[in-house]
Amino acid sequence: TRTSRPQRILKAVQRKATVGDPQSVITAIDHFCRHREWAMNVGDEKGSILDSVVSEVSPVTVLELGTYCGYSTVRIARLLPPGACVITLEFNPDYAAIARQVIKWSGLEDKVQLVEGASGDWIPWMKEHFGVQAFDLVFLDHWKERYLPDTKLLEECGLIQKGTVLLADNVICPGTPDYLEYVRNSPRYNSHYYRSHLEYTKAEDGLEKSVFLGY
Ligand SMILES: O=C(NC/C=C/[C@H]1O[C@@H](n2ccc(=O)cc2)[C@H](O)[C@@H]1O)c1cc([N+](=O)[O-])cc(O)c1O
Ligand SMILES: [Mg+2]
Repeated sequence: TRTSRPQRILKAVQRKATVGDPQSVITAIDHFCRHREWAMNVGDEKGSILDSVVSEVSPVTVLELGTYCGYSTVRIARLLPPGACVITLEFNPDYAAIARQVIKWSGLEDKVQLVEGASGDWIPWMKEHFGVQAFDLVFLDHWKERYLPDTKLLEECGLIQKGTVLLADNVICPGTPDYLEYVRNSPRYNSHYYRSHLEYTKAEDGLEKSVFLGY
C-alpha cells in the first residue's frame, strides 16, 4: 500500500538532511512541506517565534504535547543547553516511530524523551515517572480540544508553577477558543498573542504565550 505522509517526510529528511545537523533536518521538512506536500508541522514562520520563546525562557525541562513527526521537537531540542531536555507526548505509534527516526537523524536523541500515549493518562505520572518538579515551558500542539483540559490537569498536578510558560500553536487556525478564553481571562496568566500564518500558507494563525503568575 501507499506510504504514509509521515513516512514521506522521513524519506525527505534521509534524502536531503545531514546526520547530526538539526538545521538541515528542519530545512528538509520545511522544503518538502512547502513544495511537495503540506503537513501540520509548526513550520518555519511560527517556528522562528517558537525559537525566540525557547531562547528567552532557556528552559531546563520542556513538555511538548503532540510530537507528530518530531519537527518542533528538533526545533526545541537544538536550542537546549547540556542537561536540559524535552519530554514529548505522542498518541499515534506510527507517528512516534517516524519521529524517533527524525530525532535520531538530527543527533538530538540525548535531549529528547519521546513518550507514547495520551496526554490525559501520562500527565498525572510525570512527577513520579520522570522526576519532573515543574515544567519551565509547555508547547501545546496536539488535539485542539485537549489544550484546556490538559492545562487544567497540569495545574492540578503541580506541573505548572510561577514562571512556567505555555506556548500554544493554532490558536486561530484550526483554533482553540475555550483555551484562549481561559488563559486570556484568568488572573493567574499573563497572555500575549504572536500573530503569524498557518504553516506553509497565507492564512492567519498564531501562537499564544501565557506566563503563569502563581496562585
Ligand atoms: O490538528 C492539528 N494538530 C493535531 C495534532 C495532533 C498530534 O498530537 C498527537 N497527540 C499526542 C498526545 C495526545 O494525547 C493526543 C494527540 C497526535 O497523535 C498527533 O500527532 C493541526 C491542524 C492544522 N490544520 O491546519 O488543520 C494545523 C496545525 O498546526 C495543527 O497542529
Ligand atoms: Mg500545530
